[in-house]
Amino acid sequence: MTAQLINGKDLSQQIRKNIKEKASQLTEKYRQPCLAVILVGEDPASQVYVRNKVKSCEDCGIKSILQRLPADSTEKEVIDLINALNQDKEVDGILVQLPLPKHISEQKIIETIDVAKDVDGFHLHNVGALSCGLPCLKPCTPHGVIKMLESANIDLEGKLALVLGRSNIVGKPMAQLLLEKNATVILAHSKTRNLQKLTLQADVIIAAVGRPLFLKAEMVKPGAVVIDVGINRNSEGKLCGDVDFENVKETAGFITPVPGGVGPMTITMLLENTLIAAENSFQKKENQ
Ligand SMILES: Nc1nc2c(c(=O)[nH]1)N[C@@H](CN(C=O)c1ccc(C(=O)N[C@@H](CCC(=O)O)C(=O)O)cc1)CN2
Repeated sequence: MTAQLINGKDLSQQIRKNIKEKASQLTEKYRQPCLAVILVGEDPASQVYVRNKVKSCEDCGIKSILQRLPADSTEKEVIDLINALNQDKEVDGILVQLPLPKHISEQKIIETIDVAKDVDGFHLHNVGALSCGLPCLKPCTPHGVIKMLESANIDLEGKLALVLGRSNIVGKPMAQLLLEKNATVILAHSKTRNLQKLTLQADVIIAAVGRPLFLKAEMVKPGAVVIDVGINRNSEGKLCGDVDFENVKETAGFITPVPGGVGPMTITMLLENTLIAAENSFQKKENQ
């Protein structure tokens, strides 16, 4: 049996049609929604992602402002820039591309962003709201994964979902969103014992470990749903995920590819969050 493919690129295109429509309505009624993107340094992968974000904004009728800072910028310089964007009434969303150079505290930077403009959903306030099931800006990658599962009509209620990886930007919020869908969640990580025994029980596996081809076919229950969040380069420099796609696709029921899976959905959810932030700000002004 070969797994059914959940194509993030196609789904993104469908969702972006609605985003474009909504952006145009907001532009007509108020002004063009606007996302500010801060890129510190010259990390090659980050440059690609930021370029894609700016281009995606343009395609959907969202204004974007790209602020590039040199790699040796001080933490204070980044904070000052964020504070200026926080004050700017024409800016709805702010994101700082991660990772940052080592001498800058990511946590400090994220906490400087106005919660209402935190379109990455990384601010402590948004993290706390998510964990309490309150309205918030949801982190883009895990939110994109949920949309992909929904698009394939995968009902999560009562299912055993295993998240591989406990990062703050993917693993932990992913577990939270799966819980919200009434899945039974295992959050596995590098210290988890007998991992294969656990993965073999899982109905849904979300691989977010950052290790090329980590999830092998013998770790997957026949018919399971396998979502690959990994973005790695193999020894030939070719893009690959955390899942051994060629072999796992013969065991899994559903699978996502890399590229063309979760990656494009991350950017689509960022566009969606920018519209939500813009709408919230327009509403707030109307209610004043
Ligand atoms: N501030 C943030 N920083 C980072 C985030 C984030 O959500 N917010 N996530 C990742 C990188 N990322 C977005 O920034 C991201 C990664 C990959 C893709 C993507 O579309 N990948 C394509 C392949 C692109 C390529 O050729 O390299 C795919 O999978 O099809 C989008 C966004 C870390 N930093």
